Amino acid sequence: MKVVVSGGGTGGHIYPALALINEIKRQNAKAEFLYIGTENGLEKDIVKRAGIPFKAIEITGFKRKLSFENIKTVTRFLRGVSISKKYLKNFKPDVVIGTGGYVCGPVVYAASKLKIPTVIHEQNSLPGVTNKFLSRYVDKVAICFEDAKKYFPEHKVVLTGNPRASEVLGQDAGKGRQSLGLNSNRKTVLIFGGSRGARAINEAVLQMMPFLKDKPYQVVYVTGEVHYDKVMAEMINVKDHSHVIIKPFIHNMPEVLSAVDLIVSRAGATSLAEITALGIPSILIPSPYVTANHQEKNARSLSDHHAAIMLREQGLNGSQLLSEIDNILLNETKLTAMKKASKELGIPDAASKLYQVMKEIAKK
Ligand SMILES: CC(=O)N[C@H]1[C@@H](OP(=O)(O)OP(=O)(O)OC[C@H]2O[C@@H](n3ccc(=O)[nH]c3=O)[C@H](O)[C@@H]2O)O[C@H](CO)[C@@H](O)[C@@H]1O
Repeated sequence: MKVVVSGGGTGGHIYPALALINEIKRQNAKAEFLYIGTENGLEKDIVKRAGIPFKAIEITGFKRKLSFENIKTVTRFLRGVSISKKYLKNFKPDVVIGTGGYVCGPVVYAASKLKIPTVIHEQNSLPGVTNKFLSRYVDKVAICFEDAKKYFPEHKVVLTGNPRASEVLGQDAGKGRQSLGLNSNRKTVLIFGGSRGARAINEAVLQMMPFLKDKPYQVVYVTGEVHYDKVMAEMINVKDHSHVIIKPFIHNMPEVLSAVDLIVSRAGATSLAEITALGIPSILIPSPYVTANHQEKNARSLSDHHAAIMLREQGLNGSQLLSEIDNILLNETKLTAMKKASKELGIPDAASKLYQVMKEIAKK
């Protein structure tokens, strides 16, 4: 089977695509892949690291207001469609899948015009603009939350879950600990702000830094690539931060997730799929800067079931965050209950479900 995958911008769209590729490779050693992304999204680096053939197109998203930028966007879209058609005619895929982000627009649209079977994967309970647009043209729409169903043509929708949920299972926690130098006798909290980092979370962590030294647990703190230098510059003012492991980005997240007891993070849908598959308790701080506040909806799908605590970015501070971490990590009963609640929400076999959908449409 020959598969074209497109998805980009942020990790939440890229990692599900790569997890799906890994599942297809596991089931079908002869499968061939081409990933179409952009030069400026995170996908360029992440996909190349994964060793998947990569081609780029140029694309931007629509602005909400009528503007000259939108005219440029339409022109880029049409150019993107024509370049995608060229890539597709060359590679001759049996099926094309889009996993979200602007880049999928021209790629999946071009595929549908060339009568190649197409599917889109929507990670969120509230769909993005590109997937809503594409749902008119594709053969199938794979979703992760029942709530997303109502936004798409009903007969196309299949609930598969997020392939990244499958990928984080069965990983070697020991390797995860080793890669970060973690002590296996101590509980661990992992703090990160989605795939790009989050300033509000970084500020709160900086405030609590001096108090972490005396805690009976260990902390892994991921700043986000773009924030790393600034955070490290501010660390100069913190007397001793040697007890906290600070990284700009973690490239072996599945192994690391297997080794942690609590997550503090944004509420991106792919992260949530991972942590519920593993049954990890979490403190979620939804980004208020996303379309229709969809991360709050994502977070509620966990906090309503007592699998997570939701905090708002507005008013977030170090002492509040630290006391919430203590409340969970230092209370064994609470930790166990949250673990169980989190695990119940996971869809662990998502990757093979999604591959099944692709095989069915490719056959027709
Ligand atoms: C600002 C924005 O638009 N965010 C969206 C984006 O978030 P974002 O890209 O932050 O997505 P998620 O939090 O869902 O996923 C992040 C992914 O990156 C991985 N990771 C993260 C940090 C790190 O150091 N290493 C690493 O590998 C995580 O394990 C996960 O696989 O896509 C999500 C899924 O469509 C949406 O729900 C989010 O609202």
